[in-house]
Amino acid sequence: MKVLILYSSKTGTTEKCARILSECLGSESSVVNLANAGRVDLSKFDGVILGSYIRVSKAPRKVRNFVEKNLELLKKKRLGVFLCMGETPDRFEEFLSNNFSKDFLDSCYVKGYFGGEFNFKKMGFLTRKVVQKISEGRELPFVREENIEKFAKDFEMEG
Ligand SMILES: Cc1cc2nc3c(=O)[nH]c(=O)nc-3n(C[C@H](O)[C@H](O)[C@H](O)COP(=O)(O)O)c2cc1C
Repeated sequence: MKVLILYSSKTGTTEKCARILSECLGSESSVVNLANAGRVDLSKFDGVILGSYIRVSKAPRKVRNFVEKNLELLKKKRLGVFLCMGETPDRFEEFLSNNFSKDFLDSCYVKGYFGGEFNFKKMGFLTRKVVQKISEGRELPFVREENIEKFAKDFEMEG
């Protein structure tokens, strides 16, 4: 199986997770920023995994638009979706259903909660100040590498 991992990342964590996932997959995989998806021939891939970050409960518009624009083509592939988010997994399902159509989600073979990180150095000045204030005294989010490994296994499972 040839797998395309398409990601959108604002401060680098979703990209990092996409690369870890690529390493975990036994299949041949390509990791591509969604901003360059136009240059990719989707017909060359048997599987597509979409990775997005969440900000203020939303996946970026370009991610949501990509899914809706390419839905029929995507549905012909083995599909997966993962989210990088700072909150605990409680809101994972809510974020999925508020950002993606039921049609897309029902077509996903695997859905993954990968956790997240605050990369303060890559945030703009104001964003950094706000996030530092909000997160004061709280445990900082972290990437769940074990979830990435499990996602890779499940995605490649026969069935
Ligand atoms: C301004 C801002 C808003 C955020 N809003 C949310 C949110 O509503 N829910 C959540 O779970 N995580 C939220 N996060 C955490 C990000 O999803 C997390 O930092 C993620 O790892 C970012 O991925 P990226 O580095 O690929 O951009 C927010 C982060 C920032 C900087």
